[in-house]
Amino acid sequence: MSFTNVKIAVIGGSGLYSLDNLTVLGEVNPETPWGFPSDPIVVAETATGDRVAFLARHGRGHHLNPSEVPVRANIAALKSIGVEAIIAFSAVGSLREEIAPRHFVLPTQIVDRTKGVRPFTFFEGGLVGHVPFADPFDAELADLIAKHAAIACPDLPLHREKTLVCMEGPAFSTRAESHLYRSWGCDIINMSVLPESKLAREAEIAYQMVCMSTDYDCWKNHDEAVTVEAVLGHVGANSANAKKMLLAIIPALATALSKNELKSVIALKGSNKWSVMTSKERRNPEAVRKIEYILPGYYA
Ligand SMILES: CSC[C@H]1O[C@H](OP(=O)(O)O)[C@H](O)[C@@H]1O
Ligand SMILES: Nc1ncnc2[nH]cnc12
Repeated sequence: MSFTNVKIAVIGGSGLYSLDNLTVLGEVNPETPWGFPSDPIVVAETATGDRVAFLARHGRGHHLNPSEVPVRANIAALKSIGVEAIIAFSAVGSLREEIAPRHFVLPTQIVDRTKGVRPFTFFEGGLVGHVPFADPFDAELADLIAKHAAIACPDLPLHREKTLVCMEGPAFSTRAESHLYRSWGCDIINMSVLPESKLAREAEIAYQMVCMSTDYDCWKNHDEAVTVEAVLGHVGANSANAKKMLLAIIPALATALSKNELKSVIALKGSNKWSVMTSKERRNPEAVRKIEYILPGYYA
């Protein structure tokens, strides 16, 4: 089966492995120059006939740890079927009293505490490029998500303007690290916003992460620290809310995209044409061939 022009993608994280409240149209599993995605991409539609691509970040059955997720293949595969906007869900720890378990957060900033063990760019191997990343998330997409989440889930607390720190994992933080991140102004913590958000920017795809709080990490109580058991106690309720809000968000986003109402999405298109520093004669043909998959015609 093949799909094109599927403009919206949802990436599901811990506890969100399918959108079983939508009608499945089929699956695709494209082999990209960076390999296969974490899992076959499921294309589904809402009752309004709006299509969405769903990808389980850790694979169905959660067999990839956060450092093993083939993020370049994931983003490239989504781009290959026409995706223009990604709504990425993530289970996060809270570094703030007011962000309780089961609260949702739309972060605006990221602090990078990954350790360089994950491939993190499409621009390498003889094709050097630098893309702007001052604002890693898409503010217009965030506004649309917030508006329709509030309609679908009126009692769900949704925090905005927060900073997400991304750690390497897979072990959770030490108490010293948890306190350090709080002192840096970080509000929530996960292991997956990087390089996912950065690669989406390189591929010119609008990206917003929807964070779902599951725990207070290990800063809050002397004798308590996050465990998988604690996280699992909340992912069911969080996933139910995520699926519910998507029923409102997807049709609204599909309409906004078809009417070219999201200026940020339009601005992204073509934005990386001038991001490459490497002179034409020094560009590695193999690197150019690979990047043609996501940004065709830009650097050849
Ligand atoms: C199961 S707790 C740690 C794990 O959960 C989050 O995953 P995701 O972002 O895919 O929801 C976090 O980033 C860690 O990978
Ligand atoms: N405390 C935590 N640290 C990192 N990632 C998480 N995901 C959920 N809770 C987390």
